[in-house]
Formats: sequence, C-alpha cells, structure tokens
Amino acid sequence: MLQGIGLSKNFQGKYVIRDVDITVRRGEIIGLIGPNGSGKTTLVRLLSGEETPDSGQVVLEGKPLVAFAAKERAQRVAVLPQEGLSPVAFTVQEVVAMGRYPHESAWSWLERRMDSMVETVLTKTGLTEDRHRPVQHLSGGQRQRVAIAKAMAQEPHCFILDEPTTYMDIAHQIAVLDEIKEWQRERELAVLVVFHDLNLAAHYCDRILAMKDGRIVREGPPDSLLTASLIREVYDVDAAVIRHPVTGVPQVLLSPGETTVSLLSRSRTIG
Ligand SMILES: Nc1ncnc2c1ncn2[C@@H]1O[C@H](COP(=O)(O)OP(=O)(O)OP(=O)(O)O)[C@@H](O)[C@H]1O
Repeated sequence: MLQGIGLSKNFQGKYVIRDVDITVRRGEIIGLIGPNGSGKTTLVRLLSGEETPDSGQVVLEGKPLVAFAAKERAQRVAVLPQEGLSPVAFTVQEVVAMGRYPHESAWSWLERRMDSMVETVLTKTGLTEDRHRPVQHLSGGQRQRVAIAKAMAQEPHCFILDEPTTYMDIAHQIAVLDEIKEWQRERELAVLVVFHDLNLAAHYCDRILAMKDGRIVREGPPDSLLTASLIREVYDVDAAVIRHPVTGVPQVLLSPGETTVSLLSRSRTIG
C-alpha cells in the first residue's frame, strides 16, 4: 500500500538513508526503531513526500507518490510530525476541523466545523471538553492529542506517526496508542510509528524495523526481533529482555551503569 523502493538520501555529501526497502501494508502497524540520528525521521519524510529521495521511489497504492496532487495525497496519507503541533491561537475544534480539508469541496468554514467526523474524533481522543480552548493554552501532551485528532479527521488510508507519545504521561501514552490501534483495526489502516520506547513498540506493533546508520538492519515481529542481541547490535546497550507477566510480549530492562559506559565510548568515537 505504501512502499519505499531502494530509497537513498544524501545531506551535504553524507548518506543518511542507504538503499532502504520498506512496505507498509493495510491492516498492519509497523514500528520503526533505532538510535538518534539513524535516519528514522528522514525515512518518514521520504515516505510522506516531504523530502525527495536521491535514488529510489515511493509508491502509494500502486502509483508513484509524486504523481498525486497534494490534496489527493492528503486524502490517503496523514503524518504526525516529530515536532507536533505549534501553539497556535485556533481552538481545538478548529484545528481538528482543519484535518477535513482534503475532503471538503465547496463547504464553508462553518459547515466544516459541524462535520460529524470532527465530533467523532473529538470524542475518540477525549478532547470534547477542551474543544473551545485555544491550542496555545494546552500542555505539550494535550497538543499532541489534538495533532492526532486532526490526522484522524483526515481519514487517511495510511497514517505515519513520528514519536507520537512524546510529552505524554503513561496513562495518555496507553490511551492514545489504544485508540490508534482500535482505529487502525476498524479501518484497516496501514500505520507506521517511530518509537523510542521499545516496550510500547513491542505491545502495539505487528512488525518492527530496526534502523542503524541509515539502513534497516533487522526486521520481524516483536516476539522474535526484540532480543538482547538486537539491542546490543543496534543501540550498543546491554539490556535484559524478559516476558511481560500478563501479555507475554518481550520487555526491555536497562542496566544504567552499562548503558552509560556504552554511550560514553560511543561519544568518544564520534568526537
Ligand atoms: N535537512 C537536513 N540537512 C542535513 N542533515 C540532516 C537533515 N535532516 C536530517 N539530517 C541528518 O540526517 C541524520 C538522520 O537524521 P534523522 O532525523 O532522520 O534521525 P532520527 O533517527 O529520526 O533521529 P532521532 O531519533 O534523534 O529523532 C542525522 O545525522 C541528521 O543530522
């Protein structure tokens, strides 16, 4: 459904994405993991058309992404960027209604605000009570929920989220990811999520792709992929991986002392 074929991207003479193949299929949540600077956001930006690859191409529903007009593309792909929503003066409801833009014809602004899809996502994301508050008065976590609601209102077939739970407390991390998962199942969406939290990735993803130095180095279901050796290979960190006592999915436990040693030696190498 959304495919990157042989993607490479070079910034200032340095390849940050190297010959990456990736397919995000309908009905599937893929997690993209990897250390800082490994190329996750750049890959997301290539897949959403915000960056142009130096080689390779992105194919959406069988057609090159570049062949879609911006509005057609927005009807199919919604992106939650890493930087989230700016603290704008618009209200929560107005921002969520902006997500309807790709589907509107000659509707007026007022009609757009009354759209039932806006009501549905405000309810789903628990934002009904805050609907008349200006976004600039919300906390970082609340703003992130508004950004997710706006993307949901877009009714895409494919949803790309770059670290969606940044700024959220643990209750909202779970609530928002549960909602995204339920919505993905209902609509058979193709979902790609960049995760730093490997334990959340293990719970929510059907498949995980691990990136390092601009390449996808390992790929598989969380159950078989998330091992101590993978974490050592990708992050240079010695971690213990155990089974969650209730769900049985792999969970990563860090050993702080060893993590610090690895990071110090890595920064010495970089410096
Ligand atoms: N527009 C740009 N110009 C120059 N270099 C860039 C640009 N965008 C990204 N890079 C570089 O590309 C590399 C990969 O960055 P990217 O943001 O894709 O990594 P990431 O895996 O998402 O990192 P993080 O986990 O910190 O968000 C980094 O070295 C970064 O400095």
